[in-house]
Amino acid sequence: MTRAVIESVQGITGYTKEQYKSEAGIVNFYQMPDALMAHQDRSEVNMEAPLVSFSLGHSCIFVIGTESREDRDPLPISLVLRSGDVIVMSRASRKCFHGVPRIIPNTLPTHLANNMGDDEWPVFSDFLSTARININVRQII
Ligand SMILES: O=C(O)CCC(=O)C(=O)O
Ligand SMILES: [Fe+2]
Repeated sequence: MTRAVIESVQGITGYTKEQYKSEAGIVNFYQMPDALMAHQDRSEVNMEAPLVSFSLGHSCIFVIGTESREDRDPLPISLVLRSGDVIVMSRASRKCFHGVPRIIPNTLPTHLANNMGDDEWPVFSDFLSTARININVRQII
């Protein structure tokens, strides 16, 4: 999946699917009141490789600025990330401060809210009824 994403944006990132190594993944489970403060992802040795981020469940507000927390020009921009959206942070945006100030209530897609016929689905839909899940994949080295 991540390699397919990398392939589709190769012209923008300059990274081929052969070069990209999905070496680590972070899964963030958000509940409705949760927020993720502004931060840079800089634990990776390789800060040039793109970061691929998948959204599931409720939508959120995603804010991204520049490489400096203090910058006011340009101001940070806000995006709505919906279930199924994928963002790729590469080149300059790879090092930009970003955060998730809000999960947006009542934005769970109906196909995730409805029972899929699986005995265990009520457990998932109960969890998702107030949740957003983000999976972000990184190359470390
Ligand atoms: O939840 C998101 O969309 C962003 C997560 C994030 O920035 C991170 O885990 O570093
Ligand atoms: Fe991040």
